[in-house]
Amino acid sequence: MLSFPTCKINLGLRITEKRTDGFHNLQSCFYPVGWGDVLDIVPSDTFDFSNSGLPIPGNATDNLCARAYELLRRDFDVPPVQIHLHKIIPIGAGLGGGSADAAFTLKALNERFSLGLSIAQLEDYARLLGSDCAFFIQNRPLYCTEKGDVFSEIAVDLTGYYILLVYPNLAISTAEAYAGVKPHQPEQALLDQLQAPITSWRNTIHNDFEDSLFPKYPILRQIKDQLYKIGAVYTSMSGSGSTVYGIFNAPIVTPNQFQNYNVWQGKLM
Ligand SMILES: C[C@@](CO)(OP(=O)(O)O)[C@H](O)COP(=O)(O)OP(=O)(O)OC[C@H]1O[C@@H](n2ccc(N)nc2=O)[C@H](O)[C@@H]1O
Ligand SMILES: Nc1ncnc2c1ncn2[C@@H]1O[C@H](COP(=O)(O)OP(=O)(O)O)[C@@H](O)[C@H]1O
Repeated sequence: MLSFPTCKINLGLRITEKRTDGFHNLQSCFYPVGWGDVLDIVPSDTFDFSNSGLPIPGNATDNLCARAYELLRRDFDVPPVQIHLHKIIPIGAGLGGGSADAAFTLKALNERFSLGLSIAQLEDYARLLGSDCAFFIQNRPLYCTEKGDVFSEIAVDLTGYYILLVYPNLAISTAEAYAGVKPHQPEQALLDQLQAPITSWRNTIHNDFEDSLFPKYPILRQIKDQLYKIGAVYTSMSGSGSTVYGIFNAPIVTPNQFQNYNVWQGKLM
């Protein structure tokens, strides 16, 4: 059974407080983007995980696809499967690619073996695999709070805009990014700021990780400045980085400066 796990960007990201469990509460809007991996799951005599495309750090049993399978196998009579993942979404990129693979594995197993799990139940399993994993169960624009795994509706529709994602071949681990943030309560809730027209976002919508990561990795600000220079309506780093995205009114020619980077352009839905 083939499926195509796609990634997300963060429209604004506020880290509001450190929790007693060591994680952080946040406010963000997660928005799906079409840059995606290819995931194939077929029944087999024994369990096997293989991958191609971009190399994935860690061994096969640690892969989030294998962990998602193992999680369901503990509670359900799921037969052995062969999982093949062709990795395209850059890693350590702030795009949630690994979480998407895990969530799409849960959804594929639920469908292929008729497990009868509801969306809420799939989200509960996904939460056990990573903070941003549950988002990919519904995989539609959602306002996220707490660890990034509690959702509410938001009227943000970027349908028809174009997006250019620039991954500067720099992997930033999520733990490294969180280690540099100073949590604080925003003066205005991100939810309200996102209701204003996208043309106002440049002055209002902020990713808190930029404050510590831009001084550490100056290339990130250079990409952001360049995206505004070539006409982006709004640009930001996504999540814990290092991908920087620009949102445009129309398709653009990718600038030469980005030719050695991993870039993707597409239409937002
Ligand atoms: C930053 C965000 C924002 O969208 O995404 P990415 O940019 O990495 O995709 C998420 O919060 C990342 O979620 P995810 O990548 O699933 O993180 P997890 O595996 O759960 O946690 C990795 C580490 O990040 C820190 N962490 C994560 C989430 C959170 N709300 N508070 C934290 O402090 C913890 O140190 C944790 O050990
Ligand atoms: N299927 C997978 N794809 C990507 N990373 C994976 C996967 N399974 C496990 N990982 C681990 O998760 C880490 C970060 O995942 P990724 O989702 O790419 O980062 P980010 O949260 O920055 O988007 C990787 O360094 C890797 O060790």
